[in-house]
Amino acid sequence: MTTSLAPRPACSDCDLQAGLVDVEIARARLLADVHPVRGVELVSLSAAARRVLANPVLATSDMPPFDRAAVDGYGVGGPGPGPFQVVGYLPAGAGGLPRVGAGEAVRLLTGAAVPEGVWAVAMQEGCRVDPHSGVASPTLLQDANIRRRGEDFQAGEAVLEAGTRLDPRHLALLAAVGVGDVAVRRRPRVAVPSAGDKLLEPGMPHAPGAIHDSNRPMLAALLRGMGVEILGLGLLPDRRSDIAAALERASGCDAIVASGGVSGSEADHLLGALHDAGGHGSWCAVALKPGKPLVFGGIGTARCLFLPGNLVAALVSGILFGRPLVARLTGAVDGGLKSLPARLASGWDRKPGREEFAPAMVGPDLVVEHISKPGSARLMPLVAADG
Ligand SMILES: Nc1nc2c(c(=O)[nH]1)N[C@H]1C(S)=C(S)[C@@H](COP(=O)(O)OP(=O)(O)OC[C@H]3O[C@@H](n4cnc5c(N)ncnc54)[C@H](O)[C@@H]3O)O[C@H]1N2
Ligand code: MOO
Repeated sequence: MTTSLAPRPACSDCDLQAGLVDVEIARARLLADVHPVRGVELVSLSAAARRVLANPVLATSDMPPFDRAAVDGYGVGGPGPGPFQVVGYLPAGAGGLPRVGAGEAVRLLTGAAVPEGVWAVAMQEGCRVDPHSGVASPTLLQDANIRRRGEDFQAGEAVLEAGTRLDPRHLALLAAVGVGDVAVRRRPRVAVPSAGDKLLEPGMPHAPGAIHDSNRPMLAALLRGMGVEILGLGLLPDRRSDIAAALERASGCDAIVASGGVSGSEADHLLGALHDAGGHGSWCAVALKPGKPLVFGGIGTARCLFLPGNLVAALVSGILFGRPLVARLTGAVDGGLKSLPARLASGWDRKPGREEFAPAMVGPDLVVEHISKPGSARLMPLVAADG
């Protein structure tokens, strides 16, 4: 059991201070022995969004399953211009395909199976149809406007790997493969409490000295989008014994992601309460702005990540630490945040010493406009930002 006191800044002009840990190192420390939850369940495709695939998926048939017309037109028996005698009519879904000879054509609608002998499909806009001589087409390259069987994937091919977090594209692919129910990992159960006597439940009337709990809906939504079950642990009061009791109650979950009460003052009881409740944890000062003070630990089966109370700090550290923790628990293999090099539209006066995240507007050619006066508790720049 280790508890360290919050190191205080050495100077007021910069964020350099002894003992700050780089974000990467802190994250590696947090994730060191975190493993995906055990347990697999079968869910229908309609309930599978955001869930994480338990097993790889192999295609059981080719896609497309047969040669298909990509346009409405005529499947012609040669490169054109014809004329070709029209010998059949095939809408999508029709079977019993005729063989098309050299001087023949077949009327095809988009998605229809292309019969044997068809050289290419001529788009109807480029064709002239004469009731006597047949259809005249432009000159066509072989296979034009035909989607060949198996060109997307072939039977036996691994189309999705275990650990894929299912998004709309994956659901389309699973349906195309013929999957109805899919084996996914159990959803991790994550408790998301907020700490502080000063907090009001959303919707409660304003009260002197109090503010509404913005962090809980924000963090719950951030993590719920990753396919976890969020458990209500409510608001934690500034009483160590009550916090310890709440943490003990949540000790059977897979994670507790709390916010507030971690900066180390006499009113910040989370770490002490975690120890009282039989858990373990330590304070970590991260070289991150906003979002410096964090607590990493565990109790029972639950990993503990306690984030700072300032809401932008809670969001930034929720993204940089909460999401990777939850991703690891879900067993997802997605790589997390992608960053792109961009250019600042104007100078940014900042102190050295901490990796800094600020709400920004991203313009054309990745020119980034810094939104004025950001702050770790200011919501409006956050809401105005798109990067
Ligand atoms: N002497 C020092 N003071 C502070 C330091 C420091 O190093 N030395 N660190 C600062 C940093 S950085 C941060 S971030 C905050 C973290 O504070 P806590 O995690 O202890 O959070 P609280 O004190 O409970 O609240 C801070 C702030 O955030 C508001 N808050 C808290 N919870 C919520 C919520 N659920 N929804 C909306 N807003 C919330 C709270 O009202 C406070 O204004 O500490 C600095 N102090
Ligand atoms: O973690 Mo704090 O003030 O940098 O938001």
